[in-house]
Amino acid sequence: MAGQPVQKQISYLGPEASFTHLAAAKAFPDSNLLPFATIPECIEAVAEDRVDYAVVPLENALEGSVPLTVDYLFHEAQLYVTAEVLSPIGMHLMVHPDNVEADSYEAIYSHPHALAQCHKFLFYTYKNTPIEQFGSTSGAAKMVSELPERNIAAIANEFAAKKYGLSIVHSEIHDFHFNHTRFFVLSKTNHKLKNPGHEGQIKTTLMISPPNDDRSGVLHQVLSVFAWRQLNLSKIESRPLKTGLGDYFFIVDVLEDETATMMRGAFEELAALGCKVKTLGSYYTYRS
Ligand SMILES: O=C(O)C(=O)Cc1ccccc1
Repeated sequence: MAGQPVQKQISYLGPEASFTHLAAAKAFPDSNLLPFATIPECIEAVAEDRVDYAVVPLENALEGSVPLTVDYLFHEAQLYVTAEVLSPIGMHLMVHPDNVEADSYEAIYSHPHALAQCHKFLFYTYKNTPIEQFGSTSGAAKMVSELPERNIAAIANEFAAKKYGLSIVHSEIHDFHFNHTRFFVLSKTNHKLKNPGHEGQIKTTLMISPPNDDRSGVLHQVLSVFAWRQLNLSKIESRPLKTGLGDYFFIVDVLEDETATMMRGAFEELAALGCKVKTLGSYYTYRS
């Protein structure tokens, strides 16, 4: 219809009421949010132009990176980060209302990161209960709501409990108080999402493969490229290149715009060192 703004389509790791759904709603309050069952499916949806943006979990403060997201972005996809969303994460154990009186469960289901964030709680409170991995926290909650006869439990957020009609039997069960997750908003084009509410600090994510001549001190040289230009790093992490044991690439977050003069100099020096650099672009942070 003439004059009507076209609604953006956003893929996210679903089903509804996942932590990723909450992050996607923060970045895109007025868009059409479409749930996908797995991280690769979310990413492929944007890579194949079926949606405008994909929102996927990247890293958790307690558990570290979500390897599927990092590896997919390095090995499989040519996408850009247009924003990151930082969200506080609260985990709750929930069951079907028919089973609130039960004091043991057939099994407890959740996303591997959620299970790991509640490791101590599960160890001390449900030592003999099988712990089962599921594709997402809300997917586990949905399954628990559909199978009351199985007396199973899920770990998910309070919106999932509400959405799927479950009763929370233990709240705030994550092992450490400061539990935040970082989500990436991905696009096929390199640009910055400038919706209202972002923070001022710009960040650039780079994936750096060092030269494979195995010379000593190469990581030191890579870091000095940033150090002497006073380019502040907020993260460095290694992931296997998958070409052989001991072969790694480095994910580096730099607190600068990739178009800044110092960054252009850094790219040139990294190339001169024989490094391959894949930039995921520069972006702002949103908090939910
Ligand atoms: O499973 C979910 O709800 C997700 O969105 C992935 C996730 C899992 C655990 C913490 C943060 C995000």
